[in-house]
Amino acid sequence: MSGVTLRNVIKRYGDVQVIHGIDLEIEDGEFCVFVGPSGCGKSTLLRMVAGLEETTSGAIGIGTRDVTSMDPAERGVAMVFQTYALYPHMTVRDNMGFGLKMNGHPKAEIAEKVAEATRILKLEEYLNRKPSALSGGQRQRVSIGRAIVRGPEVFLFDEPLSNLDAELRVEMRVEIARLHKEIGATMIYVTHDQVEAMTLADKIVVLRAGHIEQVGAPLDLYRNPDNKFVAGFIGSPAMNFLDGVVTGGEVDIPALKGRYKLPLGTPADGTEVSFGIRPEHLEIDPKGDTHTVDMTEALGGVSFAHLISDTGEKIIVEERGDERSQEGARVGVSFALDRAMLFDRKSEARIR
Ligand SMILES: Nc1ncnc2c1ncn2[C@@H]1O[C@H](COP(=O)(O)OP(=O)(O)OP(=O)(O)O)[C@@H](O)[C@H]1O
Repeated sequence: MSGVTLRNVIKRYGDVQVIHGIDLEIEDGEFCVFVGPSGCGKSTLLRMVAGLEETTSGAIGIGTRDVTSMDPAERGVAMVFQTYALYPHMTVRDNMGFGLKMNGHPKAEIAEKVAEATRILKLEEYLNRKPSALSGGQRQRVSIGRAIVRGPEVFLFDEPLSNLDAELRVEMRVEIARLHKEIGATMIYVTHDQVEAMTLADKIVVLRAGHIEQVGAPLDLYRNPDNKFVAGFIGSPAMNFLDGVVTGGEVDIPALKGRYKLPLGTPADGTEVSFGIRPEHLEIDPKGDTHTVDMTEALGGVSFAHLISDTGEKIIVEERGDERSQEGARVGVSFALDRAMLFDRKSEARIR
């Protein structure tokens, strides 16, 4: 059993604390994705699990072992980097087997493990090539192969697909999902990419400024964010937020020129709130006259209408099929009230 456990993990660089007491349980065989804005500490946390960064205090466990002060090589982890980190003068075969060779493994065993990784990643025809003769996607496959041959308990991925073009990213994302299914090892994956996080993860960890904001299954985070930060971070385009004030038990939202009685626990009068609604839960009302269509983005199957309300707030509406609003048009929006969320504007906590 090789889950990963973090207990009150703290990281300081000199006087600057960048990780503030992280507690996290990653189950054996789970695919766990770290997301969060740039600088929130995703890579630092991953590198601490790898042993590439020292842990200032707290404990990191892999399986039943406390690995906090172990060398990277002793931890039973293998890391895949954004930049592939292949040896340019070695063939694909030698790149994959090099780590085992350095550790003195017998030739026959190395050959067997390289053959297995080659099969899993469909690298047969490239085994004798050097990295310079491979595409970016093939290079990244080799670096994943190098991780596989080591038979780690935990795979660590640091934005492995960010250097690939859009088409290859999709292909490699599917490969990584298949790899996880096939070998079933625990995997921790850092990404900026919403789609990677949503499609690959069993569990997403949303980080902000060195703290965990929420941990959960992708659709749980999407449907039930604990706070405005998570609601705005998960989902693309992001959830719309409009300022509102609770008045007479209803929420007055100037941008929508209306008052709404929300079911369940409307807060005290005077509470300043953010009214949250996702682009796909809004519809354009062509008869309305509360917003101006600033621009539209047509992606084929869907388009996004970017509106500016008369209060100056931005609203994005997803339009499906052939519907497409005209830029410059005056429109309203409609929505089902049960799709809306409400957040306290000061604390950002979810009210409903
Ligand atoms: N060696 C260092 N010395 C001082 N501060 C550092 C060092 N390495 C990282 N940091 C700081 O730690 C914080 C977390 O960095 P980290 O690279 O983990 O963020 P990240 O979430 O992975 O960001 P990105 O998504 O941009 O890669 C940042 O504020 C960064 O400036």
